[in-house]
Parts: sequence; C-alpha cells; structure tokens
Amino acid sequence: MEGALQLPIIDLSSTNPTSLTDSLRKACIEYGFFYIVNHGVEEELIQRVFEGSRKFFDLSLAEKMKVLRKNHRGYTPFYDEKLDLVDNPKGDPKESIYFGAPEDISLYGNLNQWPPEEALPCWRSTVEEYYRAILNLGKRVLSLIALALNVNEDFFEKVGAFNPPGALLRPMHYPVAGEIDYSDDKHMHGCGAHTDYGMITILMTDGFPGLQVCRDKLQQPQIWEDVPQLNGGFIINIGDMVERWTNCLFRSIYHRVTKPEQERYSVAMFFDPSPDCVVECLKSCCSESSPSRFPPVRVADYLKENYNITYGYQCKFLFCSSY
Ligand SMILES: O=C(O)CCC(=O)C(=O)O
Ligand SMILES: [Fe+2]
Repeated sequence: MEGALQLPIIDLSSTNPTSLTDSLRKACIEYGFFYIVNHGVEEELIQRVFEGSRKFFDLSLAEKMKVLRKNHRGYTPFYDEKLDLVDNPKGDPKESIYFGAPEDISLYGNLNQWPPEEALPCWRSTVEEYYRAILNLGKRVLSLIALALNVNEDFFEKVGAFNPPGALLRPMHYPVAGEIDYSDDKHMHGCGAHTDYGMITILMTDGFPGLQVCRDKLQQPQIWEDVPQLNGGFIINIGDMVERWTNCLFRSIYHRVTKPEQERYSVAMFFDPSPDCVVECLKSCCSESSPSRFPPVRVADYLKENYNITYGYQCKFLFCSSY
C-alpha cells in the first residue's frame, strides 16, 4: 500500500460545458479513474441497495445457490471468479450477484434471478430502480466522454453500444477472515488485479477501504495506490473497450481490492457495449505515425474470451442475440 491517490473530481452540475469536458478528458488520459459528484442519484436509493444487498448475502448458502448464475445472471459464490491466478490461485474470496437490464427480454424471458419476495421483500424493485438510475447516469457520462473525444455526444448510442443494453449490475460482498480462510495464501486479495472489460464502470462502496489502482503495471516493483470512497461521489473507471476506441489515449487501469480488514460491500455497474457492437479505433486517435494498436473487435468475441478465462465456461447465453 503506497498511500491514497488524489483522483480528479468531476462535478456534473457544472454550468460550463467546456471546462467539464476538458477536465473529464484530462482525468481519462492521466488516471483512467475519477469521481463524479452532483450526479443526481438519491442517497436514499443507494442506501436501500446496500441494505438489500447485505440481506441477500446474509441468506443461507442453500438459498443463494437457488439463484446460482445462469446465462451470466445470478449468484457467483466464493472463488468462482479467477482474475489473478498468481496472487489468487484459488479464485477471488468474494461473492456477488449479477443482474442485466430489467427490460432485457430474451427468447428465454428476463434472465435475472430473484429469491422469493417473502425472503427478501422489495429487493427486485430496488435493484431495478437502481439499475435504471445508474443506466441513465452512465449514458450521461458516456455522452460527456464522447464530447471529450471530440465526437458527437450520441456516438456510443449511434454505434449501437446500448441496443440491446449490455450493462451488468453487480453487488459484491467481501467477508473477513473467519468466514473465509485467508491463512493458506498471505498474498491473497479480496479481488485480484484486473482491468474492466467494458466502456466504463460506475462503482459505489460502503466506505471501507480496499480498492487500489496500479497506474503503471510494467513498472517494477508495482506501485499500488488506495482509492478511498468519496462521500456523495461515485468512482468511475475507463474499461478496455474505451481504451481500444481511443488507442490507449483513455486508459483502462489495473485495479484490485485488498484482503478486507472489515467486512466490505460494494456495488458496480459494468457498462459493457451490446454484443454485436464493433469497437474500432477512432480516426482522431490514430495516424500514420501512431497506428491503431488493436484490430477491430466484436464485443461478443472480446467478452466471451475474457469471461471464459475468468469463469472458465462458455457464456453462450450472454451473447444469444449473436447466435
Ligand atoms: O469492489 C470494488 O471496490 C471493486 C470491484 C471491481 O473492481 C470489479 O468487480 O471489477
Ligand atoms: Fe474492476
């Protein structure tokens, strides 16, 4: 642990659009991580999501296993996700649950999975309300990111990134020693080092520390800096897809969560573009002297490859629109 990082704070209530997009551009280039404040999401809704999430993870393992992840929606038990096989060879000692868009009705119906309403009253309505609020916020942030890249503000809509919606909401729980045996691996982290695969991630934590970033993964020894929760703010990071669109101008930064000293909860929304969207370097981000570093990629192919590595399975249904 090398100390806390002073991340840029982007104030969405700013009445000066040029200074807003300028500061956002700088934040995406220099850090790939930033806070947003005055975002319009009610504190009361955030508290309800955390309260429901604690109650969900408090259910018995047998109850949680009834909503075990299928088609990339549902409960992911401890050690299911393998993000860093060096430090966390058994997988990450955290549990989580994935939700897709409430409106995402596939051939198989809505794929989200819910425990019975009696077991967890109002959980479904709270999660759906939060999903819609963060989806709107994410669309707003992505339109500002588009302006910061000097493309039209509806760029991400126009390339089909939201049609159908690919964003996944994921409440997470990091237990303390006792519930999890950390003793056999002293380097183990709550969440192994990784980058996020999508466009952006919008994260809220319960305020307990743990999140760290490594701004230069090639530098040895690596320097990991703490990212504290900012009161009233969301933490946003750039994902691999925006890094590829911008030819590494906007950076998808390695991050992890340390072994928790207190029980810790967080809720992330991953803005993955739609499966059939093709991500290709923006013209303004490459030239003869600085050619594109990545070939165009179909989002379904990129996500499939990465989810297969981290979960070790074929995620067919996640991409059912493309089969
Ligand atoms: O729980 C956190 O603070 C971050 C988790 C994370 O980075 C992820 O799930 O991708
Ligand atoms: Fe992440």
